[in-house]
Amino acid sequence: MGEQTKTSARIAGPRDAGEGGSPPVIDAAFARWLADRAGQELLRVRAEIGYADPKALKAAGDQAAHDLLKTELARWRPADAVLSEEDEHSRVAWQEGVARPDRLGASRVWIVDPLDGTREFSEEGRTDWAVHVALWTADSSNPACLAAGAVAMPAQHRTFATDKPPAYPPMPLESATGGAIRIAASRTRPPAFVTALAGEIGAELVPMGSAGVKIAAVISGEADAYVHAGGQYEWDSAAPVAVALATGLHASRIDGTPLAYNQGDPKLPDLVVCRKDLAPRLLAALQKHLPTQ
Ligand SMILES: Nc1ncnc2c1ncn2[C@@H]1O[C@H](COP(=O)(O)O)[C@@H](OP(=O)(O)O)[C@H]1O
Ligand SMILES: [Mg+2]
Repeated sequence: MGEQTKTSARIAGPRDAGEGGSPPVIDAAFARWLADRAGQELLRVRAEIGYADPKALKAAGDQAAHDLLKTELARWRPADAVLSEEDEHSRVAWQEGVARPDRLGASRVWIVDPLDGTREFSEEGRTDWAVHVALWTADSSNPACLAAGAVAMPAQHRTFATDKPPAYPPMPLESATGGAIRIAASRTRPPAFVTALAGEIGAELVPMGSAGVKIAAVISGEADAYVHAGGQYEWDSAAPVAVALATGLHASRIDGTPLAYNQGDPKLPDLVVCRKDLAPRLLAALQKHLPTQ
């Protein structure tokens, strides 16, 4: 039996791809592979550094995951541009009169958040943090031009990616029967209007960290919607929105307009992700909360 186990452990499987050899060629499978690699690195950093100094743990996690993504993207997708939360040069808002960053003239741009839910990553026992890897392409047929995306949630042992989009979530019983809609919201800084909105439509807030984990909760049916406003950047939502759209969910700005990525200014301050059947009701309720022009 022991010998059998040893033998089968030596048989190469799909997980071996990339361990020593090449990663997947297809972009969506590559995004999953890359997000998983960074996720494993983050678990290693957590185990090595511990939780005594949360600031040091956050910094070490951000850096380690960023370095891994940067190195592997340069190695396996050298012609593509990158927009990363942790890369000052690519993330800066472009203004007329200064040199355009490479990504604005590129046809393929990886939009990555090496560690989303940084605060939760630094808290022992919390699993609501993620690695985001998305691919924006100028010629994508997707409305947000997101050709591929992966959200790794290593502490939850799951990764959602566009290579195998999860099945469309079933309508939960409580929503189907008129019970409270569950809106995923930031656990540390929920926007004031989301609390007001929940009161107006009889929804309950489900607090959790990380934009990626909140959108993953909608994808899996653990929440009915994610509503956010007041500030965020393209890397906070690109990968999970790619998976949500591939799953068949609704994703837009809170005024209903499409989400646009790889813009001159990477600020993308608000969004709503929900089941399609809920979108008209939520967007109507959001009307009175839109920022004044
Ligand atoms: N008002 C705001 N301005 C800028 N970024 C915000 C924001 N509210 C949330 N975010 C970002 O969105 C992600 C999810 O936040 P939350 O868990 O509070 O919902 C976090 O990303 P990072 O962890 O990558 O910094 C956080 O920084
Ligand atoms: Mg983030």
